[in-house]
Amino acid sequence: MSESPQDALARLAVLPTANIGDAMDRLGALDSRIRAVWPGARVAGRAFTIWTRSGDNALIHQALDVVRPGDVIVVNGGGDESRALIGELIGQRAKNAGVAGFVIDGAVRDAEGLGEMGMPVFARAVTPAGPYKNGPGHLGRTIAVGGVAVAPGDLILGDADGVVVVPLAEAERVAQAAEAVFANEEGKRAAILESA
Ligand SMILES: O=C([O-])CC(=O)C(=O)O
Ligand SMILES: [Mg+2]
Repeated sequence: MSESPQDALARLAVLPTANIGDAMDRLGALDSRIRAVWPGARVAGRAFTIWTRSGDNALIHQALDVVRPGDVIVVNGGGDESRALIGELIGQRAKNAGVAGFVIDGAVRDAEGLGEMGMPVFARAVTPAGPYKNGPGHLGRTIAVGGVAVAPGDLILGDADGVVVVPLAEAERVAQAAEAVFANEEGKRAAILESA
C-alpha cells in the first residue's frame, strides 16, 4: 500500500538534508546562500508559495490569513538582500497559525526574536532595513527559490546545511532512497570510527 505524503514528510524530517539531496541525484538543494538565520533551526513541511516584488511583503501579510498548520512559507523575493521581508511580528503571527517555518529568497530581520520563539527561518541575508507593503505579487504559484522550482505542496526540508525541495510526486521514493543513503553512511561512519 502506498503511503501518504505526510508519512513521507515524517520520514524525511529526521534525515540530514545532505542525504535527501544525494537521494535526488544531488539535485534539489537551494543556493547555499540561503541559510538558517539562527543556529539549530530545522524545518520540515509543505510549501506555501509566494512570489513578491523585491523588498515588499504585502503578499506575505495576505498569506497569513490563508496558511494552514504545517505549511512552510516559501518566498521568491527576487533574491533582494536590501530589505527584510519578515521579522518577529510576522514570525509570531505565523507561529499562531501553525506555520512550520519560512524559506525566503531575500532578506529578513529580528533574527534573535525569531530564534527565541523557535520559528525556523532560512534566508539569503539579514538586515535591519524594513520592507514596503504595496505589492504586487502572487500566492500559490510555482515559483523559483534559490535556483530551484517550488510548487505549492512540495516538501521543504532545512537544517544547518541549508534547504532541499522534494517534489510532492516523488516524496515516497525520495524518502526510501534517502533512508538508504543514511544507512549506507552509518555503516561507513562506523567503519571509519573503528579504524581510528
Ligand atoms: O516590518 C515588517 O513587516 C517585518 C518585521 O520586522 C516584522 O514582521 O517584525
Ligand atoms: Mg520587526
